[in-house]
Amino acid sequence: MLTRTNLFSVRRVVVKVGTSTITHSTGKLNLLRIEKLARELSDLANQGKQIILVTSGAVGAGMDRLGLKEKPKTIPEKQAAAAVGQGILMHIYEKMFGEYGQIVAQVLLTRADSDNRRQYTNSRNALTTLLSQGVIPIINENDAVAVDELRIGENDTLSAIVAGIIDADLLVILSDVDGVYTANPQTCPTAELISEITDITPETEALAGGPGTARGTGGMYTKIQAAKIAVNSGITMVVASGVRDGVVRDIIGGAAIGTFFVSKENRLQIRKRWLAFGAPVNGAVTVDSGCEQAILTCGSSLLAAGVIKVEGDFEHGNTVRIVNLAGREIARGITNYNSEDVLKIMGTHTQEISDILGYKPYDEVVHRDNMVLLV
Ligand SMILES: Nc1ncnc2c1ncn2[C@@H]1O[C@H](COP(=O)(O)OP(=O)(O)O)[C@@H](O)[C@H]1O
Ligand SMILES: N[C@@H](CCC(=O)OP(=O)(O)O)C(=O)O
Repeated sequence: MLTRTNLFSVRRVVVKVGTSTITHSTGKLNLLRIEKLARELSDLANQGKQIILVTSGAVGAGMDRLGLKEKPKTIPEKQAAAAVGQGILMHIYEKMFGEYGQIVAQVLLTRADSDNRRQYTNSRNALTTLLSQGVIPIINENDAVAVDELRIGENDTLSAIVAGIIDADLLVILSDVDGVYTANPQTCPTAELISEITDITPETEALAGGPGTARGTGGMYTKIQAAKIAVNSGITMVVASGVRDGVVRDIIGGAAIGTFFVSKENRLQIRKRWLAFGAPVNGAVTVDSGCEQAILTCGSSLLAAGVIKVEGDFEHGNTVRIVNLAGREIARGITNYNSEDVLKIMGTHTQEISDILGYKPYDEVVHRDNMVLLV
């Protein structure tokens, strides 16, 4: 299992950098910081590490070039700014990485690239081929075309999905803050840095606030959501300051900087990882405590008898959250019944299903093989 002191052994590392790190407060690109990042990542690649950079900043760079003083409000304006800015961003990266002899490639993803299992596999193949050729893929969301259901909306989650797609060992999220604090340090000066998080509880999620500047998008909240995806996929994650020179090198070297999220030991197989974090979620079922125990400790499937509440409108084959009485999501899985049917059969025994529905294609609402535990 990875700890701070054996991070030197990591091979595949995803680094995410936020707009607040690569731009000045004027909104213009922070060229010195981008240059240092390119130098550091190129050097890690020279050491034999496989590096993937997930970068924000397209909207910011586009706003600057178009002379926009305020963040675009409408989606088409955001798309236009991103389309202008993505080229600028890539041009700078290409130039800076090129200085150090490093080849880079632009990869723009949308939600569909992880929602759809075939596209998930295609993205994986493309990225792993680039890595095997010594190229650093530079990834952003395809903001110019991604609207509504096609959008992930922010790059913290995107970076965790990418880390899952390519089976990374480590995800480093660089921001304008030293890590996760006990409260937003911008509004709470007594807040303290949390060095390590072993379990992401609802309390941990409650610590995290929104973005620190008008340039940032998700704030700490989306970084914690990303950590949930990463650690449950068996990937270690660190949130640290992108302002610090050599930050990624130092983290890999074992320095106690930033907030270290301990990963769950069991690495999810690729199919289960897609199921848990790639597939869209269409609803939720709440289970009683007996059912929760059976799922978490006995390796049981989800049976109708344990379901006490159904939320959302889902079809057979959709992915649903399995939630405990405290409202915590304990698992995710593919449902064998649609929401209407689950409403009718919840709380009943398996033998009663055919009497109630007139048919019983499956004994389980969610079979264990199609379920991923999240706690
Ligand atoms: N508990 C917390 N710990 C640290 N930062 C927090 C917390 N809650 C909210 N934040 C805010 O999150 C900001 C970082 O997120 P964001 O502005 O989206 O930056 P980025 O562009 O790097 O994604 C910090 O500057 C801080 O103001
Ligand atoms: N895809 C967007 C970035 C969205 C985003 O998550 O921004 P940030 O909070 O700065 O990491 C862009 O390139 O502007």
